Amino acid sequence: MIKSDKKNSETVINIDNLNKKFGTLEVLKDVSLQLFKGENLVVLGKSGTGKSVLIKCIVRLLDSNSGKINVLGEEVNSLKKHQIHELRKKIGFLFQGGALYDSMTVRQNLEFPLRRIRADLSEKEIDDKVKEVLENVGLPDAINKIPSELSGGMRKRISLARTIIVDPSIMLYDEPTTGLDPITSHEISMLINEIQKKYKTSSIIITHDIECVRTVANRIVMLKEGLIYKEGNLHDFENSSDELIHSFFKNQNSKTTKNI
Ligand SMILES: Nc1ncnc2c1ncn2[C@@H]1O[C@H](COP(=O)(O)OP(=O)(O)OP(=O)(O)O)[C@@H](O)[C@H]1O
Repeated sequence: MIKSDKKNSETVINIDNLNKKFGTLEVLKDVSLQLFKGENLVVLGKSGTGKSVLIKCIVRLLDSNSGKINVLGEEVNSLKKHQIHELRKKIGFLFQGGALYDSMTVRQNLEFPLRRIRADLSEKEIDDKVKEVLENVGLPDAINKIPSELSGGMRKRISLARTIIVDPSIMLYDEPTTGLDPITSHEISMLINEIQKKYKTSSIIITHDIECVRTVANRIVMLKEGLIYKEGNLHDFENSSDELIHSFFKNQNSKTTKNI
């Protein structure tokens, strides 16, 4: 895991006073936060506190009501549709339901985004890239399989391979280990760190899985009712006497705090 050094780091995402409402429901209230180049930032918080809405606003899958979101130097809220499309090419999402195409082989699933985004590549370069990412997620032999022949953990790895194949500089992970057993969850967390190192990604990881937090977090932000409640490193959170934070971290062996 790479240590983040905030003072000397440049930001790749800069959010200023972000507000997001649905009708009268205020989901995000004046949220300001930064993602520094090369770091893994974990976003924690109880269910329904606005974590997914936050990352959807970052990529303009949702429009915010007010505030500024700067991603890789671009003011997201003032971009035109085609500019957002260009920006999204630099951002990899691993969303909860990030399903693979069932009727396609792993190779075809991986080639699909690459052909769409990198029309300049030759067939040989595409083939090399598919093999490289499969190697990097530890599944070189899965190339000709179809998703139904793979386990949940393997499918997650292939989803991750499909995301990194286009070399994103920012990764957004929404609950990457949900639904996986503890061993597979740990493997996915380790993979997040390997991707951070190999692809030099800067990542936001939303998770309820405290083991995942312990493995990947360079820095943690906790949201509560749409506000930033606490920001710090793993040590700050593990040693906090705050009741809410303590309730997330108290049970060393519990895999998930989803229902607290
Ligand atoms: N498109 C939408 N339309 C209306 N309300 C929405 C929409 N998306 C999210 N919400 C509401 O915004 C609030 C925050 O949702 P969000 O998905 O960000 O929570 P979360 O913190 O990611 O929760 P979880 O940990 O359970 O995934 C919830 O009350 C949710 O119902």
